[in-house]
Amino acid sequence: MDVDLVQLESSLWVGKKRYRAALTEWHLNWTELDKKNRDKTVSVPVSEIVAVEEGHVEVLPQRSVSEDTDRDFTVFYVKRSSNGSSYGLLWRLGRTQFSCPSRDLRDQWMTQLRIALKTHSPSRPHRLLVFINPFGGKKQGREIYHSLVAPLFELAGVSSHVVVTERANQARDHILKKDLTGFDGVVCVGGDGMFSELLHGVIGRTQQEAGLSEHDPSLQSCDLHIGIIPAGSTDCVCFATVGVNDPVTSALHIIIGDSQPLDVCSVHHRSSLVRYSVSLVGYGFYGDVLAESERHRWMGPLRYDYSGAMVYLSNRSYAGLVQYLPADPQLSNPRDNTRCLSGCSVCSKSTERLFPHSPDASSNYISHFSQFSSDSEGDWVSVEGRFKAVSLTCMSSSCPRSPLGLSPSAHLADGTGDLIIVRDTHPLGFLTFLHRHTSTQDQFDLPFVDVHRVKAVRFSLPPGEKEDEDEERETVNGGGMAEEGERTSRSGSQHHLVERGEERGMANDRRKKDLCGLCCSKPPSVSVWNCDGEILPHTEILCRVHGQLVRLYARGMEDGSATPTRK
Ligand SMILES: CCCCCCCCCCCCC/C=C/[C@@H](O)[C@H](COP(=O)(O)O)NC(=O)CCCCC
Ligand SMILES: Nc1ncnc2c1ncn2[C@@H]1O[C@H](COP(=O)(O)OP(=O)(O)O)[C@@H](O)[C@H]1O
Ligand SMILES: [Ca+2]
Repeated sequence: MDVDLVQLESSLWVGKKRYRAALTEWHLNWTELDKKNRDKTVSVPVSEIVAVEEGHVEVLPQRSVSEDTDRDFTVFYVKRSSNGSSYGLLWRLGRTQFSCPSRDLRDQWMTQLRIALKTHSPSRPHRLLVFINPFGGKKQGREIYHSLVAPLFELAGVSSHVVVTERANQARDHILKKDLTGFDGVVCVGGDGMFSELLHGVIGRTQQEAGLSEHDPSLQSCDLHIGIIPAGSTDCVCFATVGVNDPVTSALHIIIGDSQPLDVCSVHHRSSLVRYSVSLVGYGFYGDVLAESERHRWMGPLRYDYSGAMVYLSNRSYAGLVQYLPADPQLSNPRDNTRCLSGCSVCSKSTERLFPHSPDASSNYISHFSQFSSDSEGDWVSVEGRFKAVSLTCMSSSCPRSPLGLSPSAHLADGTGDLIIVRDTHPLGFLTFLHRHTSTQDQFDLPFVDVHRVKAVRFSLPPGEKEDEDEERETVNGGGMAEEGERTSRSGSQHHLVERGEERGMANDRRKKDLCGLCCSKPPSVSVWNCDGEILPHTEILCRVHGQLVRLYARGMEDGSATPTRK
């Protein structure tokens, strides 16, 4: 066990009260020197100190030095508070002003605290590239960044280069093509779509630099960290990796250099990469909701609730063949009623399993899909039938709409995904399934629902519905995502998708025939795939899970007392 050695200890004043303050290697503690309150010690981990300033300093709403005596210093740190509206813990900027008996002692405290910060927080970012989507969510990205985040970055000495995007995929292209020397990480201010741009940029860039093809099963894991300041409609990636969708909490995770590895699913069509996903690759209900919601983007985040209701009422199901490669059932399973929390042991063990003999967990390594068991045809399991929804998620995908998520026991970084198969059922049954996402009731405890922990998934259409063989390939960075000048790559409802397909000469007669099933009389026989909020241009796909391919400035959900489990 590490011994927490005392570096400096003295008697200090906070306001009118006297405290015994001690800086150990890992903590700053202060205890009131009043017999009645002996047990009232405040303890802040050094890794959670945001800044140390001389004098009495305030930063919010504006930076001011109210009283600059030469015997005072101010410590800013992470302070947790519970959140009334969701389960996670909110982080806020704590501030304590200390007064020393002499200037010499103040200087000693300043020096020791700064040394401690340097020594014990080596992974803090110094320079960040920030992309703001001014149109995401409630269109408040710019204001959120400038009023809540920028002052904290300034206080912590994090410099940033800010790009306010003018088109979809500008952030992705910037990361793929521009000089990134000197940046420790990239940050998006927006929703899951903006995160997805950064994800594609960072993974693509890393493969380019490693001389690898993104179409291959093996990918190089990425060093450049991604930060998310939530300002979108679903904010699922932020919520599932931090526990709340709160800009200040996320800014503080970025500042202290938290690092959370994340599994990524690559989606392929006929051996070409189409897109990456972390939260949802969903066919049927979730695909239809996304396609419908794009026509109601003006509603903002409410578009999903409205479209969800409309699609539910249309009561559709789709035929297909789902095949999956099961993960090792000894390690974990999606119904073990556990939760992936900060420091999760299943994920830690899988770091060893996925990257054995790696002396440094943060250095690049090749993430081989299916490295530790055979990927032979015999291992694939097939399920044929009609489905209300087929969903694959690499993590719990908890979000404000569903605080426990699509798969509450899924892990952020275990190298597996959860495949949820909802077979065709009566409308009330499906409503029960959907409704359970909003409570602690088990959505998998229904006779028409199956969930499997998997390493890969394949989906094919029934023989009569096959995709055209001569269909033009749309692959990542080459048409699958929106082109330069497009307002947003999600501009297509199923109608729009047909138009975009025609523009590109895509011979997809099947989809042209189906059009939109909500307003046209013939219900569609084929749905679309929702890939983290992007409609995929293909129906027959193969998905592979890549363990810990990227790293986020986050630490997973903290074990707050309010963390719920399932009934
Ligand atoms: C009767 C109540 C029904 C409630 C169903 C709740 C199920 C919610 C599960 C949500 C999973 C979300 C997975 C994440 C998806 C996002 O990537 C995607 C794009 O987000 P954004 O960029 O912020 O726009 N969001 C969606 O596809 C929305 C799905 C909403 C389905 C109701
Ligand atoms: N300046 C822009 N104009 C139009 N679309 C943009 C712009 N910047 C980013 N986008 C695209 O907007 C989409 C939605 O953004 P996102 O921030 O995820 O908001 P929301 O959560 O509301 O969907 C993303 O897919 C992104 O590619
Ligand atoms: Ca996982």
